Amino acid sequence: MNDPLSSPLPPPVPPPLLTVEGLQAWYGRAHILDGVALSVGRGEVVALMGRNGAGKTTTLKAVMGLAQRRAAVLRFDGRDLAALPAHRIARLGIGYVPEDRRIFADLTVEENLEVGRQPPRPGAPAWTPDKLYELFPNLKEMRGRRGTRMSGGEQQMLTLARTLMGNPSLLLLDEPSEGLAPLIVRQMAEAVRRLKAEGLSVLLSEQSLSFAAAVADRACVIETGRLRWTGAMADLLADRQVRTAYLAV
Ligand SMILES: Nc1ncnc2c1ncn2[C@@H]1O[C@H](COP(=O)(O)OP(=O)(O)OP(=O)(O)O)[C@@H](O)[C@H]1O
Repeated sequence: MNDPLSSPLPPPVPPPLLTVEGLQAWYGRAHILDGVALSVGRGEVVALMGRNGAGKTTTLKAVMGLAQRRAAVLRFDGRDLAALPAHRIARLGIGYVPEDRRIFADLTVEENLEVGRQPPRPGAPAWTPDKLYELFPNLKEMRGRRGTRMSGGEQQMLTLARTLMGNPSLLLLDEPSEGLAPLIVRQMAEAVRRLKAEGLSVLLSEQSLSFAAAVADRACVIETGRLRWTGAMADLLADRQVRTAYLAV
């Protein structure tokens, strides 16, 4: 006879690492985001997509505490981010890689990495320069080179590598493929896939559907600061209507 009490319970669904609901953001009096909602699960890569000016960068900045914002829910790893300044949010384990490459141009690759070094964090992959050089072989070849003598793509990789030296558990990556040569774009996509394989969670803003398709599990599509669509990356690729309406393809 079947005993209902002995039948196995389904495994509990872990809460997402990052949950954002009802996000509003402003620059001065300009109201930019109106009700953006998204989540990033542990080990998941989520692409925040939309055309120029849709509000992708502002969403990442708002999560990071770098834009004036208010949200119904803004939780990371069980912590409420609403009242925290950016440096406290970074310490909790969110790494932010802005669009404009922010390396220290007068320092070498190696020195730039040391600047980003933080103690290992439980539940997040621990990075060393050697491990990062495996991820970005180009950087290894130029470890003694100063930032002034690096291409835009190399600087982008160094910015990402330096952020990883802080051992984040969630990475906010702003338009990682923008302005990069096709070969570097492929290397960047491979790096994001490796980060996922290491267990890192990633929220990236992206205009390129092919880059997002190569790396992301799910996508959120925004337009004029509002969430228009969310779902599996494969479903976005199959949905021509959404792509035509909100993306530049
Ligand atoms: N510092 C600022 N002050 C005022 N308005 C701003 C500021 N930065 C961005 N905006 C405006 O906010 C809106 C959203 O910009 P945001 O940079 O978030 O878009 P995006 O989707 O990241 O676009 P892009 O792909 O061009 O970077 C745009 O209308 C932009 O003009």
